[in-house]
Amino acid sequence: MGEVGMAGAAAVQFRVTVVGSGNWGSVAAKVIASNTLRLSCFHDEVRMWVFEEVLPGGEKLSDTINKNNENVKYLPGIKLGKNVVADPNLENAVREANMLVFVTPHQFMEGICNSLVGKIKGDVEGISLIKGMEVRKEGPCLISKLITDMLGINCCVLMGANIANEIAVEKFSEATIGYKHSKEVAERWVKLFSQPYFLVSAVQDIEGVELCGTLKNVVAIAAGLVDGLDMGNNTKAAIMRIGLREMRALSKLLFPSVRDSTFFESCGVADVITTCLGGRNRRVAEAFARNGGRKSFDELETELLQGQKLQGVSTAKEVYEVLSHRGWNALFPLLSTVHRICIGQLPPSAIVKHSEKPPKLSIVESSAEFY
Ligand SMILES: NC(=O)c1ccc[n+]([C@@H]2O[C@H](COP(=O)([O-])OP(=O)(O)OC[C@H]3O[C@@H](n4cnc5c(N)ncnc54)[C@H](O)[C@@H]3O)[C@@H](O)[C@H]2O)c1
Ligand SMILES: O=P(O)(O)OC[C@H](O)CO
Repeated sequence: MGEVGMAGAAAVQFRVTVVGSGNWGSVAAKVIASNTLRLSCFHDEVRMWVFEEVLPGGEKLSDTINKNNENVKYLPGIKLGKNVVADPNLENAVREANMLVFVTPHQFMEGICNSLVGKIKGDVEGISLIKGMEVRKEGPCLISKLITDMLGINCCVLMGANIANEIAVEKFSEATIGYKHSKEVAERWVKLFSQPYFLVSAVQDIEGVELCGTLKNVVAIAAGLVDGLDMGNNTKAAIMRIGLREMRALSKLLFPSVRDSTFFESCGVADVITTCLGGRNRRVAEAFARNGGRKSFDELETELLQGQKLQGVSTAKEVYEVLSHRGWNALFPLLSTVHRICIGQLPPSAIVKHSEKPPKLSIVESSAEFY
């Protein structure tokens, strides 16, 4: 089917709405907006749904974005493109769209999807830039699956070594799109996001890509703890290596189709590195360890991030629930220990003591393949 064929009529252009307007959401809107102006298959305007808030001067965030073309709260100093239209009304923001880009903190997605049921067009394709997951009685539920299940739409993912503030000023980065079925749809997403400074490639391993983006936030907390304890580069590199190994092992246990090669894409090793060097999860975890655990992650998030949200602490809890439910805690000492430190059950220094011992692999069918 040709590019315009998917939308059902020869002259139809794809209309894009970005659901979310935080730090990464705003950068994603900027990246996309310069492509929709350049490429005729996309409608110029990019709608961006804004979770409305009133700024200290009394102005609404969406009004100031539309007036100044800048998200002064979540991405100050960067012009988004005049074709980005901030819209605080979710239903209105998605009404015309046939390409939906989901990019909010993961904990809000179930509520957002609930509000969107029955409100979107029939020919919509989705992509999730959200790093996180939900845990259900039946097990973990990746955010792309939550979107597909709740809205009945196909949903790809885009993950990678993507610290938003660096992409905002057009420093070179790479990203990985994960897709399930349609290569053609994945290629359309590649086209929408690609820039000379943003190299995007697609792999047919949606679960692998999304689990990389989700689990690396827990590893970043571990790396931040090591920084806060002044343990040095070798220890931090060890934590990153052990973390990546656990990420791969858990992903493959949960989804046997996950490919090893995915961990060598931007979404894998590169994202572990960048997040453990320069991410928000790392930064807040460092402060937590320096405070000897006296201030909670919630307090430090509020103090240090000006409204931006951490994903690693809640993901650590969600991962811990999955591991406990399946009796796998001993197999994943680093992932398990991060949660126990976050809730104050163990001191920050436990990150090394508890992560260093290789687990017994007797319950795993093929231990060589597992690690
Ligand atoms: N910032 C980055 O560098 C980066 C890079 C790659 C991926 N991500 C991922 O993108 C996702 C979104 O992160 P972000 O950086 O754009 O957001 P953010 O942490 O900068 O901002 C928080 C956002 O949540 C919104 N919000 C607050 N309360 C809400 C509520 N009750 N309902 C709905 N929205 C609410 C705020 O308005 C704001 O837009 C996360 O999963 C994150 O892991 C972030
Ligand atoms: O700042 P963090 O820790 O949320 O990480 C940001 C991105 O996910 C890095 O790719």
